[in-house]
Amino acid sequence: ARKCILSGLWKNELGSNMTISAVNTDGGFTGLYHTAVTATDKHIRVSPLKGSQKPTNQRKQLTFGFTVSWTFSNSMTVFVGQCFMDDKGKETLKTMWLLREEVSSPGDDWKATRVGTNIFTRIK
Ligand SMILES: O=C(CCCC[C@@H]1SC[C@@H]2NC(=O)N[C@@H]21)Nc1ccc([N+](=O)[O-])cc1
Repeated sequence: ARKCILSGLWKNELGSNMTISAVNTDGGFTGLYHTAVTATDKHIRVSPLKGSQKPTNQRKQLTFGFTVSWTFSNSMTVFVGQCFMDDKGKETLKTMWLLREEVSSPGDDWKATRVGTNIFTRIK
C-alpha cells in the first residue's frame, strides 16, 4: 500500500499487540489492545481502543490518536503518533503515550501519569 492504513494487526517492542478495525469515512476506528505488560498486580485482559486518524487521502504518512480503556484496572492510556512508510512499503507506527492511573486523593495527582514511547510494526 502506498498509503499507511491503520487497520490490521500490530505489535510493539514490549510484545503487546493490537487489532485495529476498518477505519470509517470520518477517520474513526475501534479495536482491541492486548498489553504484554502492566504495572498492576491484576491479570491482563484484552481492552477496547477507540481512535481517529487524519483521512489518508490527504496524507501519505498520517497522524492518529487512540485511547485504551483498560478493562482490568482503573486506568487509561492515550497514544498519539504517526505512521511512517519505508521505500519497501513497510509501515511503522511511532507513538508516545500517557498512562493515567487512578489515585486516591488530589494530593497524589502529581504522581498519577506515566509517559513513554512505543513503536508498532505489522504482524503479517
Ligand atoms: O498497567 C496498567 C494498564 C496497562 C498499561 C500498559 C501500558 S500502556 C503504554 C505501554 N505500552 C504497552 O503496550 N503497554 C504499556 N495500569 C496501571 C499502571 C500502574 C498503576 N499504579 O497504581 O501504579 C495502576 C494502573
